[in-house]
Amino acid sequence: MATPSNAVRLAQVRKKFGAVPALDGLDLTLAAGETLALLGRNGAGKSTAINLLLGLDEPDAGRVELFGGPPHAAVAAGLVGAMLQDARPIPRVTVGELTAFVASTYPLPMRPAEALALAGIAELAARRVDKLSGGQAQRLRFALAVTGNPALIVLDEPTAALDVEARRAFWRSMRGYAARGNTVLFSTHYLEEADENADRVVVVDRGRAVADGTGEQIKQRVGGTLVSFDLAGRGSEGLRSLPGVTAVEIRGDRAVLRTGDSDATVVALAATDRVRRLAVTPASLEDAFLTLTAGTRPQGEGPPSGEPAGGAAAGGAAGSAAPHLEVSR
Ligand SMILES: Nc1ncnc2c1ncn2[C@@H]1O[C@H](COP(=O)(O)OP(=O)(O)OP(=O)(O)O)[C@@H](O)[C@H]1O
Repeated sequence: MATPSNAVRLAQVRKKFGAVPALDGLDLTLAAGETLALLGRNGAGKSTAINLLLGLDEPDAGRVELFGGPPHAAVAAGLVGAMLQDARPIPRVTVGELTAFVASTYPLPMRPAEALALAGIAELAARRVDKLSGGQAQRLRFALAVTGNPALIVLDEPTAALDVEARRAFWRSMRGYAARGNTVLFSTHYLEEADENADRVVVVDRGRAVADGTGEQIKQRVGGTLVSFDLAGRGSEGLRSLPGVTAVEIRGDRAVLRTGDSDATVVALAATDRVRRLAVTPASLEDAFLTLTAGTRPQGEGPPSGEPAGGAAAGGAAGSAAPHLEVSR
């Protein structure tokens, strides 16, 4: 069977839970063979999108397709494996038994031992699943997701609650599976994980995709460089209209300008004699993420775990409502 080039397609997908719009016109496509990270803070809509694309729920509006057809058809054909946040393997069976059982429900599975090796837990085949550590259980869930030899695996926050070492090992396994030509979609709060392990990153905010590209492209899109300097008591008027500047943030007496053309910005600043303690630094992916989701975090809610609390968030990019945003540090 010829596989269509898009493994996943969500078009203008909407989903409400009561009055809460979990997805608000989400567009997302994923080419066969690609690894894509869905990046967003808590409540952005990532799990809702994943549930819809696995056919576990229906959208209120819009289209959801896997391999050119409805999700249930792709799932029934064994094309999809998933690792969801709240899945708990049944106790009192061994790792090997459970993997063999799950493999037997797929039309063209890999050998259970191969799935366990891919997940890095070959030596645990005889261990009861309720005796596994958190990290081992997570890797078993990965083995179960791949044992059917699916063309697409969907991983909802697969490294939540893993320590640094377990995370590294997990991503090695994931990349091993992707390197076989498979398609991978994973959700995460962790910017570095998205940047390091995905070909493409889609930033989801309030149920919509607010950025789509490589980590590098996303950084570029929100203004690749930060130019900062001391105001030395002078006001911030006119800074937003300097060449290249896309956003301005004032932190106490210091101004931080996000710019797409740092040379032009610095030359213009020098002409106005505002170069005290001048610093030019590349924007990080954290900066980009905070900018893209600026002003949307519910009051009193801190950054998701693993995200830095700081960063130079500034409004004005990506249609943000706040052109001039103060960020408490
Ligand atoms: N079954 C449900 N009933 C009511 N509200 C829901 C339900 N599922 C999701 N929501 C709401 O929809 C919004 C999106 O939730 P979702 O779980 O998709 O976000 P997420 O990006 O996966 O978040 P997290 O990173 O915390 O898992 C949230 O406001 C959430 O409270």
